[in-house]
This record gives sequence, structure tokens and C-alpha cells, in this order.
Amino acid sequence: MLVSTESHRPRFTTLLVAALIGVYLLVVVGATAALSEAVRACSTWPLCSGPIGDLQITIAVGHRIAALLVAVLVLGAAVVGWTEASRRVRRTLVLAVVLYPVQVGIGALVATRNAPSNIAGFHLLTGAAIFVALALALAWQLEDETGDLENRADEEKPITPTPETATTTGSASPSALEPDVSPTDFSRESESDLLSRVRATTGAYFRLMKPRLMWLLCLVASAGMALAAGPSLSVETIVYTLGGGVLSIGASGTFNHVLERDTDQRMARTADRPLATHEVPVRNALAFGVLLTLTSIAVFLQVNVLAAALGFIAIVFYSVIYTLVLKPNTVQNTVIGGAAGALPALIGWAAVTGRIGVPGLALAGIIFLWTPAHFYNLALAYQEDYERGGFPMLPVVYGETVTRKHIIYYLIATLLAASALSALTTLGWLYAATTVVLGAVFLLAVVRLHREQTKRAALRAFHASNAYLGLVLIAVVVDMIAL
Ligand code: HEM
Ligand SMILES: CC(C)=CCC/C(C)=C/CC/C(C)=C/COP(=O)(O)OP(=O)(O)O
Repeated sequence: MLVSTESHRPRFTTLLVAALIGVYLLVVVGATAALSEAVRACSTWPLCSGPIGDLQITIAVGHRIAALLVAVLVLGAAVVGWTEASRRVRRTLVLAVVLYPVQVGIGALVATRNAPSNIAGFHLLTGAAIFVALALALAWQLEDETGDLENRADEEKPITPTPETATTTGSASPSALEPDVSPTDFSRESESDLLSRVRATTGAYFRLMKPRLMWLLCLVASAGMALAAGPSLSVETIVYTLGGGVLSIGASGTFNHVLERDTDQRMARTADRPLATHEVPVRNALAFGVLLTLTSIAVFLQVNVLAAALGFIAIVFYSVIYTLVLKPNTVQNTVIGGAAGALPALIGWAAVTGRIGVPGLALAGIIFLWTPAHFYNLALAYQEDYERGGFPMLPVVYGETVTRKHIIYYLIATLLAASALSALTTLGWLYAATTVVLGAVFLLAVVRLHREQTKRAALRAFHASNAYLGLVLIAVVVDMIAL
């Protein structure tokens, strides 16, 4: 009996995932001006009467066929789920099934132009409501399906930090070289010794700047600039904005290392950091952080005062508010802390316009909502480490089931925000296709995380989060500048 139930559940979940991705595709098409214009090119309903071969008509017909296929998926999921899903999942499925024909009716009115002009916005909102209903059904179904198995699965494959330690990495190079030093080679050895020490120190200061985060944060700022300027974006603005950005990320990373040097020693992932191992003295790191802050402000000022002010706020927010106040004290630390990572979107927009504008805010909203969907995967992978460090991360406080569910919530919110950006800007098909395809890849990685519940699956979902945001931001830049 148990076996037959479990063999049905994945089929239902798979149908639900397919329906959800299908609805997202329809929502994004509706939100993308160029695509929704094409959809409206066919003014008869239910069949199109335009010339076959016309691109607009092909898109319109494709939209109607997709809507029909997705309807089958939604209905199929509801029928299969009816016998095996919990009450809360069934309720959301009923909502989706009831809203779907309403949405088709509104779509027909939009297509045949027998409706007031704001009905297109209503069409988009109803699509979003169906998407949210299906997403809740999926999040709750996965919780019902995999939450009970959590302890059993953990016993088999525990999520534990990798046993990297400061002592092994820290002592490797200089002491390992010592036995090879012969008195005759003294001057050459001391020279190479000096060189390797310079290299190690330079590397340590470089690591203080958290360089691995820079590519994505620079892409966020680049997308902000591209949205504001389009093809007229100047190389000067790009160079100064990204230059100031890199320096400010370096500054905040350095302050973060200083403030967390004690807790970093307690965590396996961070125990080999330059301040935790005393490779760099605290006073020098502080001076380095101040120097980076001042230089970043000076570089941002080449663009404008608002960009410099936002850069400074980002440094203070991440270094002081997130690191010192939020991270050790509240479970909402990374949710609120996500605002620091979202600021580069506003910096990019402000660098071009000198102001804060709606598309820049919408881009910042995407980053803000994406951050928990990005970080909670790491919080799962390094849960024991965070526990040792004394940080109240979500899985430490509320457990892994709640954390996995919240990853879905924030992922869905991110996808909706990404479609809102489409509706608010002139972004076209490249952006639309990227958010749908990479959104699906991210979602599938998170569904797999629910099923596997291993550190490996959590890291896979984490990398999927970075791939999603990275490629969506590149699509924004290309779409705005080159297409
Ligand atoms: C509160 C907010 C955030 C937290 C707590 C967080 C946490 C983390 C942690 C712990 C790592 C692992 C670093 C390591 O390997 O030691 C990481 C990696 C990373 N994060 Fe985040 N992050 C946040 C926001 C962001 C934002 C806003 C971005 C960019 C938009 C970002 C981009 C990255 C990238 C690119 C990596 C490196 C992946 C790699 O190792 O290749 N993060 N993050
Ligand atoms: C423009 C500008 C200054 C932006 C700064 C914003 C910024 C660096 C955002 C990223 C936030 C981040 C990577 C936190 C890392 O978490 P953590 O510090 O908890 O990770 P850890 O445990 O590895 O130290």
C-alpha cells in the first residue's frame, strides 16, 4: 500500500512541475510587450485567420496551442492530485482549475479587442494568480511528500560540512619547502622565500575582498546600467561604475572578515580565512578596508554623487547592519541582508540617470527575492557549520523541511518579479526565454533537493541559483544593448 502511494506521488509532482513551468511560460509571454503584441495579432477566436508564415500569427497560434497544452497539464495534475494530495494542496489546485477558464475568457476578450484597455493587465494578474496557486500546491506537496522522510534520509546521507581545516591549508607551503633548503642555495632560496611570502600576502588581501562574489554583483550593476541607458551606454560609465563596485565589494568583504574573525575560526568553511589564521593583522585589514572604501567613493564620484552615496550605503549595510546586527541575532538575517546585494541594481541605474527609477527598483526586487533562494541552499549544505558558529540560519532554527519550502517560495517570488521586469521595460524575447528556461532548471534542481536531501543536491541547487541569475542578467544586458 505504502509502495503504491509513493510510486504515484512523484508522477503527481512531475505533472505539477510541468504545469507550473507551462504557466510561467504563458505569464512571461503575456508580460513581454513584443510577444504579447504578436499574440494580439490574431483577432479572431478560438482559431486564427491570419496568413500562415507570418511571424506574429505563428506566435499567436503558438500561444494558443501552449495555453491548451498547459490546460491539460493543470487539469491532469488536479485529477491525479485529487486522490492523493492533502487538503491544502487540493484547495490550491481547485483555485488554479477554476481560474484557468476565466483566464482563457479574458484572453479571448483581449485578442478580439472586445474589452476595455486595462483588461490586458487583468489577464496578466490572473495568470500570476494561477502561477502562485500551482506554486503553493507544489511547495506543500513536496513538504508532504519529503518532509516526513527527512530524518530517515539524513541518517543515511547526512548534510555535513567538508573537513577543510585551516591548519592543513595554512601550513602547507612555507614549512613544506623548508627541508629542501641547502646552505649553498641560501641567497636563491631566501629570494624565492620572499617572493612566495609576497605572493601569499597579496593573495590573502585579495581573498579579503571576497572576489568570488564580484562577477555576479558586477552583472547586477551592468544590468541596471543597461536598463537605464540601452545602446547609448558609455564605456566610461561602465568602467567607473564597475570599478567603484569592485572596490566597494572588496571594502565590505574586508570589514566582514574583520568582524567575523572569531566565528570564522569555529566554522570549517571559513577557518582558513586570512584573519582567522592571523595571516593578516586586524589593524592592517581595517586600514585596507578604509582605503578601499575611500577609493571606491572617489571612483563612484567620477560618475555621480548618488552612485557614490549608494555605494557607501551598501558598504555600511553589509559590513555593519548585516554582519554585526542581523546575522548573529535574527533568523531573517539573510532575507533583510539581501537588500545589500540588491543595491548594485540601483547603483547601475543611478550611474546612468542620476536618479532612482522604477525599472532599477524592479531589478533590485529580483535580486532581493532571489537572495534567500540562493543562500538557503548553502545554509542547508553548511547547517552544522552555522550551528557551530552560533548563527541563527533558517535550517538551524526551523529545520530543513521549512528551509526547503522557503527556497520554493522565494524562487517563485523571484520568477514573478522577473516577469514584472518584463512588463515594466522593453525587454524582449531573449530575456523572456532565459528566465523561463533557466527558471525551469533552477526549479528542477530545487525539486531534486527535496527528493535527495544531500549536501550535493543543496550545492547543485545553489549553483543553479547562480546560473539563473547570471544568465538572466546577461540576457538583460544583451537584450537592452544589442537587440
Ligand atoms: C544575505 C545575502 C547573501 C548571503 C548570506 C550569501 C552567502 C553566500 C555564501 C556563504 C557563499 C559561499 C562563499 C564560499 O564559498 O565560501 C556565497 C557565494 C556566492 N554568492 Fe552569495 N550570499 C548572499 C547574497 C549574494 C548576492 C546578492 C550575490 C550576487 C548578486 C551573491 C553571489 C554569490 C556568488 C557569485 C557566490 C560564489 C559562488 C562560487 O563560489 O563560485 N550572493 N554566498
Ligand atoms: C556594492 C556593494 C558594496 C555590495 C555589497 C553587497 C554584498 C557584498 C552582498 C553580498 C552579500 C554576501 C555575499 C554575503 C555573504 O554572506 P556572509 O558574509 O554571511 O558569508 P560568509 O559566511 O562567507 O562570511
